[in-house]
Amino acid sequence: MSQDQWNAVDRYLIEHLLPADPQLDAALLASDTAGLPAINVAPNQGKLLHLLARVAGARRILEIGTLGGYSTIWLGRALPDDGRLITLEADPAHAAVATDNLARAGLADRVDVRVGKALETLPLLEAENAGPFDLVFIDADKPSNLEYFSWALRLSRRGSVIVVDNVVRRGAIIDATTGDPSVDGTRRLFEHVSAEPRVTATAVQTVGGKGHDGFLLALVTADV
Ligand SMILES: C[S@@+](CC[C@H](N)C(=O)[O-])C[C@H]1O[C@@H](n2cnc3c(N)ncnc32)[C@H](O)[C@@H]1O
Ligand SMILES: [Mg+2]
Repeated sequence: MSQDQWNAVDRYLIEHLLPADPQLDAALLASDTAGLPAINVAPNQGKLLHLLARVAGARRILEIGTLGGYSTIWLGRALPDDGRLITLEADPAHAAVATDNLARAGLADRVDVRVGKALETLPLLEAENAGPFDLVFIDADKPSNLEYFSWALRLSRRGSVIVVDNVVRRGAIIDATTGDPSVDGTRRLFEHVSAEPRVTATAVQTVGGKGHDGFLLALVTADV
C-alpha cells in the first residue's frame, strides 16, 4: 500500500468516527500559525488515547511532550471534572501555544503545563507527590524514552497504563546500525520493557496520515 492509500483510509475512518471538532481544529491551526512542527498524533490516535483514558477511568494523567497541546486536549477531555493532567514541555514557545489551545478548549482548570526538560521536571513531580498517575503518555525526545518509561513506572501504581508513541519509526526499530539516537533510545526501551517484571506490554504498528509508525502500551501489574 502507498502513503496515498493510507491517507485515504485515514480520511474514511476519521469521516465516519470523528465528528468535526472546532476546538481541535483551532488548536492545530494555532500551532501551525505559530510555526510548530506537525508532529502531533493523528486524530484517530488522539481519540484512541482519549478512549484508553476513559476505559482506564483515569483521574490523573501525565504527558511527557506537549507540543501545541493537541494530544493533551484529547486526554484532558477524558478526565472527570475533578481530574488533573500534568504535561511536560521543554520549549517555552510550544508551551505557550499549548496553554492558549488548552484554555480555548475549556481545559485550563484541569491541565497544568510545566515548562522545562522532562528529566528535570519529573523529579519535581515526585517531590510534590503529584502521582500516582493512572495513565502516562510518553511523546517527547525519543533518545530519552527509557528514562521516561522508568519515571512513568516510578510515578505509577498497580493498574496504571503507560503509552509510548512513535516506537516503530518507519520500521527502523529493527535496525541496530542506523546510528539514529531516536531509534537507539527506543530499542533500549524495548530491551528494558521485555525484562521488566512489573509491567506487561505490547506494541502495535500503525500506518496512516503520519506514515508507518506504532505505539507501545504497557500495564503496570505490580506495586511500584
Ligand atoms: C512529538 S512532540 C509532542 C506531540 C504531542 N504529544 C501531540 O501529539 O500533540 C514532542 C514534544 O516534546 C518536546 N520535548 C523535546 N525534548 C523534550 C524534553 N527533554 N523534555 C520535555 N519536552 C521535550 C518538544 O519540544 C515537542 O514539543
Ligand atoms: Mg508522537
